This record gives sequence, C-alpha cells and structure tokens, in this order.
Amino acid sequence: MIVVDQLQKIYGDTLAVDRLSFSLQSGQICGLVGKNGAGKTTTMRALAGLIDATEGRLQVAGCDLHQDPLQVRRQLAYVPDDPPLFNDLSVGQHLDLIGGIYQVPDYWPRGQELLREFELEDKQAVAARALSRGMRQKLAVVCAYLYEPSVILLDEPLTGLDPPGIRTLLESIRQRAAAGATVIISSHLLAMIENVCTHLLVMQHGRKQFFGPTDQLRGETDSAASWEQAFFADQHVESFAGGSV
Ligand SMILES: Nc1ncnc2c1ncn2[C@@H]1O[C@H](COP(=O)(O)OP(=O)(O)OP(=O)(O)O)[C@@H](O)[C@H]1O
Repeated sequence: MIVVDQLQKIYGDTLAVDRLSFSLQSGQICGLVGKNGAGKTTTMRALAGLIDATEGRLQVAGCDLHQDPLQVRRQLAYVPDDPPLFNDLSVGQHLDLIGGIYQVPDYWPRGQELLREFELEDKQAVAARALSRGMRQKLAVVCAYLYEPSVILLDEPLTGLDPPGIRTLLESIRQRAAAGATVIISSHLLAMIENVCTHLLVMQHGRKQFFGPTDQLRGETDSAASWEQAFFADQHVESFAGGSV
C-alpha cells in the first residue's frame, strides 16, 4: 500500500510537487499521467526514497519512509525510464547481484522464468552495455520482479518496448497486482495503460488534477481519448464523479 500525505518537493525555486495526497491499497494499479514537467518522476523518486521530500509524509507497504527507509527499500521496486544497469555485468550476473542483495531464495530458477517471460533467455551471457534500449528496460523489470516487491513504481516503462513486450509487461503488472502488489505506472500513453489501471492520478504543474478509480471514469465517458482530451486541456475535471481534485 502507498499513502502520500501533503507531499511537497521544491528544487531551488521550482515547486515540482505541491501538496499532493492520495492513497492506494494492495492490488491496485494507478496510472500516473501529466504533461512534461508535471511532477510525475519527482513523485516516484520521493516514494522510492531517492530524493527527500521538502514537506509531507510518505508510507510504503505499511512503513513510514522517513522513519524506516531500509524496510521500505526491501519492499519497493522503482524502475526509471533509463534504468541504471551495471554495463559490464551480463544479464545472468544481474540476477546473481539482485538475488544476493535481496537474499532471494531460489532466485536462479525464478530469474530464468522471468527471462523467458520477457524473451531475454538467449541474452543470459550478454553484457548490459550490449543490450538494446527495450532489452535494458525488460532486464530492469526482471530485476525488479525477482525479489517480489509489494510496491512497484514503473516510470515510463512502455517507451522502447515492442508491442509484444508491451503486452507482456502489462500482463505481468496485472498478475503482480492480483497477487497483492500495489503498482504505479507513469506514462504519456494513457490509451495504452488504461485497461490495466484500477486508478488514475493526473498531475499538472505539480498538483493533483484528478485522482480516482477508473471504473467510475468509464461510467462517465466512453474512451481514454476523451479522458486525455479533458485531462490535457489545462482545465479541471471536476465533472468526473468519484475523483478528487
Ligand atoms: N533535479 C532537479 N533539479 C531542479 N529541478 C528539477 C529537478 N528534477 C525535476 N525538476 C523540475 O521539477 C519539475 C517536475 O519535474 P518531473 O521530472 O517530476 O516531471 P515529469 O512529470 O516526470 O516530466 P516528464 O513527463 O517530462 O518526465 C520540472 O519543472 C522540472 O524542471
């Protein structure tokens, strides 16, 4: 589960995130959308403990991020859009590294299964530097899934993936949520992620423009294209029932 309570992040004179509050339960998948600079990555990085919040409280998997950052790290996976892999390590060595750090029992067979799922099994001995962009993203997701985190944050994970890769990733997200994980997936491609999302968080200029369950949105309007029009039209969307602004 995730609780964001009045999160504020200021970089110098830039207010990147402004009093953002929302919460997600186990099994929920939240699409995080907004224009460039809306504050999506800043929110994810704050939740992952990679940057300090200026104000506000963050809880991840039942732990307060400020009081218990190590426990949060054990339970959370954050996959940025440009994953920081170890370029000299092979795909297989990445499994060894993550399996070792997170002390995952039987990480090798589980890792092999994940490599098969993401069509990386023939890249076992290949160094990360020699992987394509999409393959790097897939390897980062495999590493994230290997230790079965209860909270998964995916920042623009679809960029660089081919259509089968997108399908595999979205299906894998569904499966992990069904098994109890809480997932946030940021994307500019609302139409691509809307089917998998139980919730939607729309940010604009660092603020929450909309947060609510997608099934209520579906009742209000017929397609992701029309949500997108409303959300990106620089206007509030109070007309959507169930959401909070
Ligand atoms: N390290 C930083 N130092 C200063 N300002 C920053 C830093 N990181 C982000 N910002 C600013 O904070 C604001 C929010 O940026 P953020 O990266 O969170 O947006 P985003 O919604 O993820 O954008 P995009 O869709 O382009 O990835 C922007 O105005 C950005 O310029």
